Amino acid sequence: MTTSDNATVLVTGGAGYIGSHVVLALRDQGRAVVVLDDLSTGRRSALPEGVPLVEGDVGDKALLAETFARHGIGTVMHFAGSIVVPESVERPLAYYRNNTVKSHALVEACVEAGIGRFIFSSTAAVYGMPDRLPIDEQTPTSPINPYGSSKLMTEWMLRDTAAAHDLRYVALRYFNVAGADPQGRSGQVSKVATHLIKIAAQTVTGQRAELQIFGDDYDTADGTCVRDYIHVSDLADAHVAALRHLEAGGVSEVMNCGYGRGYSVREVLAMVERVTGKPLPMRIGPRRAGDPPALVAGVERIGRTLDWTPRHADLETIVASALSWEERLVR
Ligand SMILES: NC(=O)c1ccc[n+]([C@@H]2O[C@H](COP(=O)([O-])OP(=O)(O)OC[C@H]3O[C@@H](n4cnc5c(N)ncnc54)[C@H](O)[C@@H]3O)[C@@H](O)[C@H]2O)c1
Ligand SMILES: O=c1ccn([C@@H]2O[C@H](COP(=O)(O)OP(=O)(O)O[C@H]3O[C@H](CO)[C@H](O)[C@H](O)[C@H]3O)[C@@H](O)[C@H]2O)c(=O)[nH]1
Repeated sequence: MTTSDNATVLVTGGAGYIGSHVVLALRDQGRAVVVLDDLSTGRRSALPEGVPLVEGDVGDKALLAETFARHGIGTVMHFAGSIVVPESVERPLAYYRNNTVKSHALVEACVEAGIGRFIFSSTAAVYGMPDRLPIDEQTPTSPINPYGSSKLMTEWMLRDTAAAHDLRYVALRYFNVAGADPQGRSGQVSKVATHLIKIAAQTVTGQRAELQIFGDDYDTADGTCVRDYIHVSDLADAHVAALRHLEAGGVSEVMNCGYGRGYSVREVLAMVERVTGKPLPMRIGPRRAGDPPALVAGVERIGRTLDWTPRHADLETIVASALSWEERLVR
């Protein structure tokens, strides 16, 4: 290993939704953290006091080299990127640039600086429309939109770089990330919300008049789509566990990140109503293009590889934390 354990962790995109929860988890473990973020969708206020923010572009190799050296970086956790699937269909080249080309610059800068540990935010979108559940990591990857392709290409870059250079990595394929820090220190603040639980929270707080269920004629138990929702703080803990895995000399690995349990859109919305004790204004709309009927993670590999025990694996906790965060935002 070229770098010492407990060296500072660089979190790219650390001012965003998931990255900021990982920064909190690292700090809670007493880890030294530096964030690099261009604040395009992230916010400085998402960072706890005392965490240095390098405001800049993750594709800027000179800035990366300087940041690595100045802060004694030993591991890079890479969250910076663009994440809106329909936007990726309209602006594919922007997505390949921000997600793939800039990841190339980052991985290359790591190799040049001798940084040997890399943790990457990947996505269930790399699987596309799989026809078998649960989806384990052996399921063929077949993304159906530029977002998924842009992330899969980065996984391939990491695989090939790890084979040729002194770099080990963990790519975590997140399923549906939701919820907010139980202590209310961070949560989701998207200008343009698309995620179901976020939209439900905006409806509960009166920012939207109603929400639409995108299709109730799928081949699922109640006709609505099924997803594997994971609490963002459990996901953050999985990153800390991945860091420990690499620091202990663990091998490079791609792992699903979910609970292995699916909930339908109707079940999620029923939980929102249960938590608030009020009916949620909703109506059935048409299917949204590109939605697979059901996505549930196979989680055997992460359970076997990482020392990770989810602490919030419960839909009620996920929904309740998302709602309290939204109430804080509108207060
Ligand atoms: N939210 C999800 O459900 C989900 C699911 C699967 C994977 N992911 C992945 O997780 C990561 C984080 O997603 P998120 O939901 O926190 O999104 P987010 O938009 O809240 O966070 C992305 C962060 O990256 C920053 N950023 C974007 N481009 C940058 C650039 N070129 N240089 C520097 N900073 C840049 C943004 O300012 C923001 O702070 C992404 O890589 C995303 O693909 C998210
Ligand atoms: O207003 C809404 C919003 C969503 N949905 C439904 O709720 C389910 C979940 O949708 P989300 O938009 O919350 O999440 P996705 O499953 O589409 O997307 C997630 O999984 C993708 C992989 O397939 C990507 O990784 C993406 O970043 C991640 O958020 C889908 O059936 C969707 O149609 C609605 O019915 N109404």
